Amino acid sequence: MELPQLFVEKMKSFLGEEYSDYEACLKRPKQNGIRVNTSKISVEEFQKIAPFETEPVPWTENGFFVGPKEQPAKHPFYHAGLYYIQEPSAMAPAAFLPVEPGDKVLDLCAAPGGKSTELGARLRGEGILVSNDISITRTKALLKNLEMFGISNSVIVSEEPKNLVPVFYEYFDKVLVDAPCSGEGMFRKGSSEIKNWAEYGIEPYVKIQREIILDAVKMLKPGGYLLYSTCTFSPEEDEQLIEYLLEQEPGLSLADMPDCEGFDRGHAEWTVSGLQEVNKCIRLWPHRIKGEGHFLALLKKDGSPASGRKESRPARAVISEEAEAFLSECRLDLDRDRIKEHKGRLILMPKDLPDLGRLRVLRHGLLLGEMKKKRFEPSQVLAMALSDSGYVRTLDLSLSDDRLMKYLKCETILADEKEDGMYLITVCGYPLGWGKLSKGRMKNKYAPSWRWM
Ligand SMILES: C[S@@+](CC[C@H](N)C(=O)[O-])C[C@H]1O[C@@H](n2cnc3c(N)ncnc32)[C@H](O)[C@@H]1O
Repeated sequence: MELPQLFVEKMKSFLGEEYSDYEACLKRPKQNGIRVNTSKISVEEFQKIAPFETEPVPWTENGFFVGPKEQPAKHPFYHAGLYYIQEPSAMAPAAFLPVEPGDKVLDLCAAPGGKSTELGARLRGEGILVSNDISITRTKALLKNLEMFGISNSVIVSEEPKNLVPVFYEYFDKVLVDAPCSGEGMFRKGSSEIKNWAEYGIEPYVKIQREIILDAVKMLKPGGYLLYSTCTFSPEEDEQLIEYLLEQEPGLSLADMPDCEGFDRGHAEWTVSGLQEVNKCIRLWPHRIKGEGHFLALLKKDGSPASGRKESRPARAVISEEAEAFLSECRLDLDRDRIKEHKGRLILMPKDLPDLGRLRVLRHGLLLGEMKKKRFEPSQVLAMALSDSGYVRTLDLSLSDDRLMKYLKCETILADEKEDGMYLITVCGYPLGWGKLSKGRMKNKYAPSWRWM
């Protein structure tokens, strides 16, 4: 792996004697990690059933390092949404944005969802998570990850940030901008990141970052918090970007973030004006911690929030008898006034959502299911959003039950439960999807696109 000469010179000037440690660390294998979905399972419970050795990530309570030989994506608990596979330093941004249940949260550059899944889990089903990404292809992966995590109050959008501003002006309590960047923290991953850097450098990213962050500030409530992060080391995209932002937006100030062994702070000497305040930012370097590296800045907007705005309520959906009969069997708090019907699909909209107008929306909330030939078919995502006791009939499969793999491979399974009808299929008590039992044969309703390969 040959690093661009210009990059090497810059890093030597920043790191001085530490440069050799940095260079040496790039030759070591990358560190894998998982982050527990605390909206489904507590960290203590997960540790009791964890299928592999785990070691805590020091900067987040629910993050764990896993060994290089483990394959966390190849376990039924991954399919039950119990954890997300994430590079450990990428766990820091969502951990340091102080999200609380009930908040309105925006993740502006969200795909494929590493941070959105954590922000959503911390909302505990209360409030709203709007996850946006400009790339429609990447947004599809974001959708799947949020669905697998069982996040019921998320709205998924694919837009340029400037198009979101009129709809969400000063709407959000918390905003995350995990910005597109030159990716210097990804160099251990391989040559395409290095090639990209050599071809484009950092300038195009600085321009995009400036535009994105100014739009993000417009959507932040007075009194709200914004976390800006990158996975790059160049001061132009990190400290100097924050310096630019504070010049443009005097109503913002940097807020404190907790310290942790191995963390570096933002460097005032790398700003244009010698801005001391940037020492509240955090720098994670791959040779000082077990991770690829990140930059984080937490900012607070002055003032106190104005009183609430008007919620756009959908016209009350006409719910068919079949759908009503099914929903009455779910142990879910369903506000009928928030159920919207669109082409036979029933969607539970989050509370206090404004009218989204002409935005390109992939999901407005929780898809409950759809009418098919006079039958109501519950959605895969509804299963993921329920708890183990969330439906009247459940078939629980243990890890050693042969039917578990068959179910995840979308095959029919046998079951000797007495009552025919729809079943919530669970693994060790954690929902995986639906099945329909008739005379001992469970017709598989697991989403074909999620099939175990
Ligand atoms: C660092 S990645 C985000 C990773 C994501 N936060 C996660 O943790 O999984 C940056 C994202 O910004 C998106 N992006 C690029 N330009 C954008 C723009 N102008 N507005 C919004 N998103 C943009 C890219 O498609 C990319 O998915």
